[in-house]
Amino acid sequence: MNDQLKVKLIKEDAKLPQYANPGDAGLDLFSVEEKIIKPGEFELISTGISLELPPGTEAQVRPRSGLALKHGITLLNSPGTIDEGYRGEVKVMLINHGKKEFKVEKHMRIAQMVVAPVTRMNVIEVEEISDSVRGEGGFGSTGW
Ligand SMILES: O=c1ccn([C@H]2C[C@H](O)[C@@H](COP(=O)(O)OP(=O)(O)OP(=O)(O)O)O2)c(=O)[nH]1
Ligand SMILES: [Mg+2]
Repeated sequence: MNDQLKVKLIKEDAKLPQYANPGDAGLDLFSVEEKIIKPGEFELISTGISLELPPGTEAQVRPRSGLALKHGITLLNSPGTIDEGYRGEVKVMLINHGKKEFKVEKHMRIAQMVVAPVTRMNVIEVEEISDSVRGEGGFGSTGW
């Protein structure tokens, strides 16, 4: 996997995704618009960018913990999936779990995007699957 993330600015005033610090996993995504999100509601926010991801990768759009902690703002579809072949505008579905109206400002950092390798599988239908130690236990089967 190469490390070149090709980004096209497709709207006026759009900004390139940015790592806030060296060593950060997530590239911050910027809103290209202003929008109000009422308590309990969600809005699709434009970033004004489209991507060409390196072959064999995806981008995961994740919430910013600061927005979640301070304002109850997170992602409706967390994590959002950006497919390698997607050439449309990257958009972010923000939901307001807080009690107050939230104003998304233009150029606000609304989410972060982590580029990750993808393992593509060949799906094979079989009659039997092998036993394992866990077996069918799940959903708290190992206790607290
Ligand atoms: O938060 C997101 C999630 C998705 N997308 C774009 C990129 C992704 O490649 C495409 C499709 O997303 P997904 O596969 O999650 O949605 P779907 O409902 O399965 O739509 P589709 O049938 O187009 O795959 O939408 C975004 O811009 N932001
Ligand atoms: Mg899909």
